[in-house]
Amino acid sequence: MRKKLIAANWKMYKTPSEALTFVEAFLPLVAGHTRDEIVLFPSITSLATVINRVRGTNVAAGAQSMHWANEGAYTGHTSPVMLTTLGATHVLIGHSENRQYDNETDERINLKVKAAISHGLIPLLCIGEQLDERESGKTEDVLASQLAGALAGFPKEHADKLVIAYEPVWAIGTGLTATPEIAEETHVIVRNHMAQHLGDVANDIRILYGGSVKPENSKSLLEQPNIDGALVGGASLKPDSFAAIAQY
Ligand SMILES: O=C(CO)COP(=O)(O)O
Repeated sequence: MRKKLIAANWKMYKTPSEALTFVEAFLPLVAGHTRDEIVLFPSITSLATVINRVRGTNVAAGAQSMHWANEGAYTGHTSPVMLTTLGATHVLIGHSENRQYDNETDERINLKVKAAISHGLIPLLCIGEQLDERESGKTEDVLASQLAGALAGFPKEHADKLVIAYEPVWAIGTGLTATPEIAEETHVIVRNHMAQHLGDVANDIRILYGGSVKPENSKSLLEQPNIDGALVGGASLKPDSFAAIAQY
């Protein structure tokens, strides 16, 4: 049985004090909620504040990105060691906004996913097709290629720790959500490709859906057998809205 993971990607929103205000309001709303795993992904400047406040609760915190090296001359980057030292447990890797704006390539994503695993961080590997790719019937090819690139040389014995976030780019921040049927169908495709790379353990890997998830649609999405959680952007910025999503 895969425990669902409900994650908040705050992107480039919230100062440390705004993040703290969120957490203070959010924790009582989800107190005792252990059915699902709940993880917050604040910006790097708020990460320590959030980690210190959620320590010992049913909510975890992770980083929105990281470098693969332990340390080095990489101005502006954060290493896996820095994240684990802070107490981060999860990390987003390969978000479509990083692929689009930050020159994130499959090779770099591959290094980061493997670095996360070797440092005991749970990677949420983000994949997803563009609108023109879906409309021209290329969705499966795109996802297969992103998975193959990201998972080359991935250590199979750690496959159960991997999390995939399927985020169709056309549904991110647009208000357009994949219907539960389209999302479920695509998650099955993703799981089949995971099985080709990693074998039967693919059945234990959680595949989250992301793209305009809101309180109004979270239940219908999360009821699908192969949708194992949600990665939420805009609707995760308010405590009551994100709590409602987690309590679908
Ligand atoms: O990119 C996303 C989460 O990583 C989804 O963003 P929205 O929920 O704002 O569409």
